[in-house]
Amino acid sequence: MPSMDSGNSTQSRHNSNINQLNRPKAEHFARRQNIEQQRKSLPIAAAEKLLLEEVRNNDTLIIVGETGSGKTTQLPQYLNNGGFCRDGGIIGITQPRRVAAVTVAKRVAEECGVALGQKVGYAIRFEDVTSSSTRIKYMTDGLLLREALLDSYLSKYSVIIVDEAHERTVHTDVLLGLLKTVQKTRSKGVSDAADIDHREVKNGMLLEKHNGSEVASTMKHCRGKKLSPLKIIIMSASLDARVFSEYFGGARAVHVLGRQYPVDILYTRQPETDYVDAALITIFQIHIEEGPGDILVFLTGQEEIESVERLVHERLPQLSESKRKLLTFPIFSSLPSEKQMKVFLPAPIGFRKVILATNIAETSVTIPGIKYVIDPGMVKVRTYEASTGIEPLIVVKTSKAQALQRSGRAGREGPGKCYRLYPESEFDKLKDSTTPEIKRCNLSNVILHLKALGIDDIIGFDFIEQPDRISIVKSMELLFLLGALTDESKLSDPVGQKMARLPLDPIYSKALIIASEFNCLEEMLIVVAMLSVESIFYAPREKLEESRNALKSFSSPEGDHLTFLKVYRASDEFLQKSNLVNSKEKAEKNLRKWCKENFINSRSLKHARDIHSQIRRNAEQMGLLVTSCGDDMLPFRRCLAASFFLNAALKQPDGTYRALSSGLTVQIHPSSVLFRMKPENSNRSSMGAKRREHMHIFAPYRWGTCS
Ligand SMILES: Nc1ncnc2c1ncn2[C@@H]1O[C@H](COP(=O)(O)OP(=O)(O)OP(=O)(O)O)[C@@H](O)[C@H]1O
Repeated sequence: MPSMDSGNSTQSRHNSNINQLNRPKAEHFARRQNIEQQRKSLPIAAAEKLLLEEVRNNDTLIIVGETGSGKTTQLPQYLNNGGFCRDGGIIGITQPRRVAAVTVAKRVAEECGVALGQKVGYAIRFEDVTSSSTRIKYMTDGLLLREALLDSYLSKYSVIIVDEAHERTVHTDVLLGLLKTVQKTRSKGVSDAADIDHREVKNGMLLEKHNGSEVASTMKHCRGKKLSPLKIIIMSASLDARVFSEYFGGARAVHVLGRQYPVDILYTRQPETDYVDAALITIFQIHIEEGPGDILVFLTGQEEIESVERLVHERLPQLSESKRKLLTFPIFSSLPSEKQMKVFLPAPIGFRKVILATNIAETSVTIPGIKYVIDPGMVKVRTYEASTGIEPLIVVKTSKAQALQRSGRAGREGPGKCYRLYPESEFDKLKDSTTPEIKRCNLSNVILHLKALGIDDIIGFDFIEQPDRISIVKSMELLFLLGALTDESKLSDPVGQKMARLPLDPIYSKALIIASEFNCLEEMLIVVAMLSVESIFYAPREKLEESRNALKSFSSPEGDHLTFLKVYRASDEFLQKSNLVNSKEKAEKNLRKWCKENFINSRSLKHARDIHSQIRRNAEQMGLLVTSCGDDMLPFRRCLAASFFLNAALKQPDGTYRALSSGLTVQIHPSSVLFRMKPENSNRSSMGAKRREHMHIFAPYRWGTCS
C-alpha cells in the first residue's frame, strides 16, 4: 500500500539517517577503545609506575627500550598524568626530524582525545601548532635550540625529553650541552640563587657567570624569576647508555624490556652488486609471494627514489591484472610536507602501498600498514672537509643502530619482516653507531647559535663529543669573513645578531642582510628559496635534448642564481595570468603543466614558493627592506659575491678554474647552466672587479672537484 510503503520507507530512511549520524560516533568510540587497548598492551605500559618513580628520583634519566615499545607516545602522557605539568610546566620532546614531530603529536593528540594544538601540540621550523594550554609539545631539536635564544633557561619546560638521541644530530649534541648547563642553573635558581657571582648586560642579553661558566639569558626571563628544576630524559632504542650516563655525571639508565610484535630479519646469501636493483626485485617478490601488508623501502636520496618509482611503474604492466594493485609513495626531506604526509594515509582497499623513503622515515615514525621493510644498508650523509670547506654528500653503509631502527618500522601493528639486502656477516662488520654529525659537518651555524646564547668559548663548551678543532677554527673563520664575528670573536652587531635570528644557513642569512642594504632583497629572497630545494630542473634521459633547450630559454650567462630568478619570475607571471581567468586549483594545475613543458620540477618549485613566503615574512619581521634592484643586476651580483664567496673560482689562462678559498682546481658542476655555456673571458664577473679582467669569477652554486 502506498501510504504504508511511504510510511515504512520514511521510517527506514529516518532509521538510516540515525544510523548514519550514529556511525561516525560509533566508529569514533570503537577507535578510541581500540587505541586504549593498544596503549595498554604496549611493553612500556607495565613500567608506567616504575618510570614515574625513576623520573621523580633522578634529575636526569636515560631510557632505552625496543622500537615500538611506546617510549615516544606514552612517556609524555604518563608524566603529564603523574603531575609533572602541575605548575603549568610543559613536557617538551625533541625529535631529530620534522616528520616525526608532526606525526607523533597527531597520534598522541588522538590518544588523549584532544584537538591537535590544545593539550598536545608540535612546533617545527615555520610551523607552530601549540597554544597556551599545550602541556605535551613535540618539536625538532633545532627548534628547541632556537627557543633557547629567547629563553635561555627554557623556563616553561618542566621536563625535556631528548628522543632518538642515538642519531647524534648536531642539534642534539649542542642541545645536550645546553641542557646540562640549564639544569645546573635552574637547580641553583631554586636552591641558592645568591651564588651568581657576576652579571653584565651585553647586546641586550643578560650574562650571568655561575662558578666561572657563562650563561646568557634575556633580561625579561631572569629578572626576579624563580626557576624550577628541570628534568632531563634521554631516550632511544639503540643508544649506548654508558656514554650518555658518563656525560651526565653518572646518570641513571633504565631499560624497558619487551617488544610488541616480532620482526623476522632476513639477509641475502651474497653481497648485492646493485642494491637498487636488488630492492626492486625484493619489492616485486614480496608483492607476488607474501600476504597483505605495505612495504617500506629505504633508499639514499630523491634521485634514487624517483628512479625506483619509475621502474616499479614500468614493470607493473608485466604482472597479471590482479597483481597490478601496487601504489608507490615517495618521502624525502625536500618533498613538501603535505606530500610527505600522504605516506601515512591507508592504501585503498585491495591495494598494496610501497613507500620509498630516505632515512627521514628511519626513526620514531609509525607508518600504519607497514609489515615489510627493505633495507639495502646504505645511507647518504653530508660530510665536511674542513681544509677545503667542501661539504660533499656521500653514500655510506648504515650503522647497526640504523639497521635496528629501520627494522623497527615494522612490527608496530603486527608481526613484520625486514629484508636486509646484504649478508649477515656484513651486518656484524657494521659500526655500532653512526658517526656524530658534529664530527662531520660545517659548524658555522652551531657556533653562530652558541655565540648568540652568549657562549663565547666554543672550544671549552661541554660537548658530549668534542668536534675537531680545525672544524671549529674553519667555521669561525667563515663567520668572521661573513661579518658575523668581531675581531674578538664576539657576535657582531647588527650583522651577526641578525644572522643568528634568521633560521637559515649563515651564508644565506648574510646574503639576505646584505641584499636589503643594496636594495635587491626581493631578488635575493627568491634565489635563497630556490637554493633551498633540491633540483629545480629535471632532464629525463629520453628527452635530454628537449630539456636542454628548455633550460637554455631561462639560462643566464651570469650563472645559476640569475637563472633561478628568471625561472621563478616566469612561473610567477604565468601563475598570476592564469589566476585571472581560472580558479586557484585550475591555475595551480596549469602551472604544473607549464612546469612539465619546461622540464621544471613542479614539486621543487612549489616548495621554493612556500619557503619564499616564509623567509619573506621573517625578513619583514626583522625590519629588512624588501625592495628590488630592477633591471640593474650589478648590486645583486655584488651581494652574491659578498656572501657566496666560498663558491667563487678564478678562471685560469689555461681554461681551468681555481677555487679562491681553497686553491683547489675545480670544475663547473654538470648541473650548472654554465657547464655547457663555457663562460667567455669577457668583462663580466660576479664581483665586477676590473683588476681581474683577464680572469673571471663566476659563482655557480655548485662546484665539483677535479679528480
Ligand atoms: N600513528 C600511529 N598509528 C597507529 N599506531 C601507532 C601510531 N603511532 C604509534 N602507534 C603505536 O604505538 C606504538 C608505540 O609507538 P612509539 O612511537 O611510542 O614507540 P617507541 O618506543 O618510541 O618507538 P621508536 O623507538 O621506534 O621511536 C607503535 O608500535 C604502534 O603500535
